[in-house]
Amino acid sequence: MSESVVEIKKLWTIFQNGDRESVVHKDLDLTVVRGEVLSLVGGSGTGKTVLLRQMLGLETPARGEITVLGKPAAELGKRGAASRVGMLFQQGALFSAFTVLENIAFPLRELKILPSALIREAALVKLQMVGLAPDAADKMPSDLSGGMIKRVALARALIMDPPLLLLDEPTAGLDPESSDSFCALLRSLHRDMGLTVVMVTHDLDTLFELSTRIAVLADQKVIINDVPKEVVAFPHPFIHQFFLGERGQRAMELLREYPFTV
Ligand SMILES: Nc1ncnc2c1ncn2[C@@H]1O[C@H](COP(=O)(O)OP(=O)(O)OP(=O)(O)O)[C@@H](O)[C@H]1O
Repeated sequence: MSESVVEIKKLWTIFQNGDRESVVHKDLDLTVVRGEVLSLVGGSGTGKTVLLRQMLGLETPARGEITVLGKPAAELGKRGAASRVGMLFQQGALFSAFTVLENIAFPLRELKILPSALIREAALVKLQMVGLAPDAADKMPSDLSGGMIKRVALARALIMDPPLLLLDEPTAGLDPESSDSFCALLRSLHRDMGLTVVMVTHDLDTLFELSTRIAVLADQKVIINDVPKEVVAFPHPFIHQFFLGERGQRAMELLREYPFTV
């Protein structure tokens, strides 16, 4: 039987805005199985980013359970979290005063258990793994293109070989060419490292290029979690607008070229 890497049951997320309560998730269930690339799509404010942060243990839901790799997400803690879950934040979020290599090595240095030479070696391996030349190691973030920043942030997320990788809008802000090559990199890393990936994206090309399943957030829950063909055919106003509106023709083209066997 397929092993679940993320298991969310009856999740409620409630924020207090002044004296108003806003319920973002209500009785939300979601399962992510080992080896899949599950994409979360949904309208603005449906709580996709919050869900990623909850999986990482950075935020605690009002109610419900989130189990990540067999443990409650809250137990991931800040320390050690990087060895189990890698996170690529939307903005890349590199430390501007650190070099590329120092950025990549940061989670390992924080642990304070490995000698510097070994940490440097591990960071250089990851630099190569994300397709950057060794001479990028000593550059500062301000010297990098948007695509390179994403690659460095990805190398940092993968420094401890976590089995689960969370991606928030991985190709947002990239030009089409950089976006395609970043998708190709993610696909090969997913395949070669046997990663399980949960990704938030609005971009149809990224969605169809990488996802083995798509989970749609609407009406405060996951309304469908299935292969793209089934999701696109699911009758719901958000899905209709997202896949079949003016972007529909592109979605249909991408579905025809869909690279996975379903
Ligand atoms: N710490 C917080 N305090 C109060 N409200 C919050 C907090 N974090 C998120 N929210 C609200 O929760 C809702 C969901 O936010 P989230 O960023 O997860 O949405 P999203 O689905 O990722 O949206 P988008 O696609 O626009 O990025 C939003 O209405 C947001 O304003």
